[in-house]
Amino acid sequence: MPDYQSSPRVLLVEDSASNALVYRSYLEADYSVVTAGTGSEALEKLASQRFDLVLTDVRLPDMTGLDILDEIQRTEDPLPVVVMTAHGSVDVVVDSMQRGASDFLSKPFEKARLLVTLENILKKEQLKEIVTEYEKSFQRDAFHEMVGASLPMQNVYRIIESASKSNATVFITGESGTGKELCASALHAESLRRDKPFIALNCAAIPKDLLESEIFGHVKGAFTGATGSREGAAARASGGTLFLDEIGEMPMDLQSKLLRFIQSGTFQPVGANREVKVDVRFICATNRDPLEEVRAGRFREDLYYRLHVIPLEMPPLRQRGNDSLLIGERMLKQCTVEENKRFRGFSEEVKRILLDYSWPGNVRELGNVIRNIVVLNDGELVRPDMLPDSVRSGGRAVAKSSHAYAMERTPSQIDRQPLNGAVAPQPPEANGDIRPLWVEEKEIIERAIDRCGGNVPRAAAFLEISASTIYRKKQQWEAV
Ligand SMILES: Nc1ncnc2c1ncn2[C@@H]1O[C@H](COP(=O)(O)OP(=O)(O)OP(=O)(O)O)[C@@H](O)[C@H]1O
Repeated sequence: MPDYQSSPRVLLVEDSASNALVYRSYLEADYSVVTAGTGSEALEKLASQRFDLVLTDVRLPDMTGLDILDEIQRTEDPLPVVVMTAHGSVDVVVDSMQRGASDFLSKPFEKARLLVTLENILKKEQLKEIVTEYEKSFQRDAFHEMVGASLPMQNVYRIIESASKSNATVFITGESGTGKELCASALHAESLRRDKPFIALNCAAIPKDLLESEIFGHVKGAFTGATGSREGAAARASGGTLFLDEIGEMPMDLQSKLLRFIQSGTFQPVGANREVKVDVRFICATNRDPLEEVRAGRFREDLYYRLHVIPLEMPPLRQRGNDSLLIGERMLKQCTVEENKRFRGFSEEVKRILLDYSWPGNVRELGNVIRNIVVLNDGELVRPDMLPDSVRSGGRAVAKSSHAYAMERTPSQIDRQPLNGAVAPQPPEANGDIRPLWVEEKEIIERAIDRCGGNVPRAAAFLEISASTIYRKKQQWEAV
């Protein structure tokens, strides 16, 4: 933790002696200032003395201030760096911020501006240290299958523990890929129902006209193709927990039936004339704003208030501090074993990139990126060139492929298809050049597998989808 009981130590890197004198005079009352006139002198001092902050000019006789910044960023615990740029050099400012500078100062600047800049940065550093120390004191870097030691995740663990013993409905919100399903499963595992079934149903993965039968089951002859009766998720969850994922996708008429079920504990399988009573605990999740859905008339208000008893919000990965690294390390270890590779960790630069990236697809995206790295590379350390462009450039490039990593779903979401196989694709009908999408897709996937010598995970990595997606699609093609 920075010790600011004595004056914070600043390394001032400036080759113009007169400028150095002026800046030193600005700082001297509050800081202990050491000056360096060249880049190599600065690096020597950084190696032999302790500093709290570096203030560097861009143009130096032997290197640039950005080279010094890069050197500092490669260390395990990088110092904050403020870059002094010539007035109007926007490119340098952008470049230095992208490389990890804490702030910049456009020359000429006044004493007050310099002091405020440094004070803000050091305050932020102190806060960061306090949070890290505080997080360490929790000693909880994982909870059930969820990995994470950050403060927002401690809060999630605490709510799960308090809510798990009750039968009250938990309403989980959060962006896609934040771990809502893992959270629901942890709630079940902590509850007194843990020895009974946990049934998860993804309302978005099931065609709307089949959803009712998936939830409530059906009797023989209830609709065309219902050749036998079948239990739905509600009956299978009896005594346990029913997790309705993507509840916002449920059609309005089914929402009223669900409401009745929640109120009475009874439901009618499709085509049946008798009621079935079960004891289930409900957990539901959505990645939409539920109140907005209510306002837009897409979600019943009475159902919302029935379900919204204990709200639990899964924080986006970008708000979880060091968790992206913690989760990434865990995933790297796991994938390395699964793929029979040698990886032992991330290089310092990769660590920084993983921490800085905004992870629009959250933990799912992180998992896809790690799998991709491990499948396509080998070595002991993950280096920056092994990262997908979108992540390496901090999400500023290759939006399309970033989207692919972000949105590709893992087996737990995609495998929950209706069990009766009713969604298997139908054979194509000739129509000039236009062919059904799935036929085109089949050809692309088969070609990729072929070119990877039959190695499905490798083909999946090139296609930027998960291997399980390929296996699921193959099953569907075989059902045709
Ligand atoms: N904290 C975590 N630690 C480790 N793995 C996690 C964590 N959170 C999520 N994951 C993994 O990330 C992937 C996505 O998680 P999950 O399916 O629970 O997200 P979700 O919020 O339900 O997504 P969606 O809204 O798209 O349904 C899964 O593979 C899950 O195992």
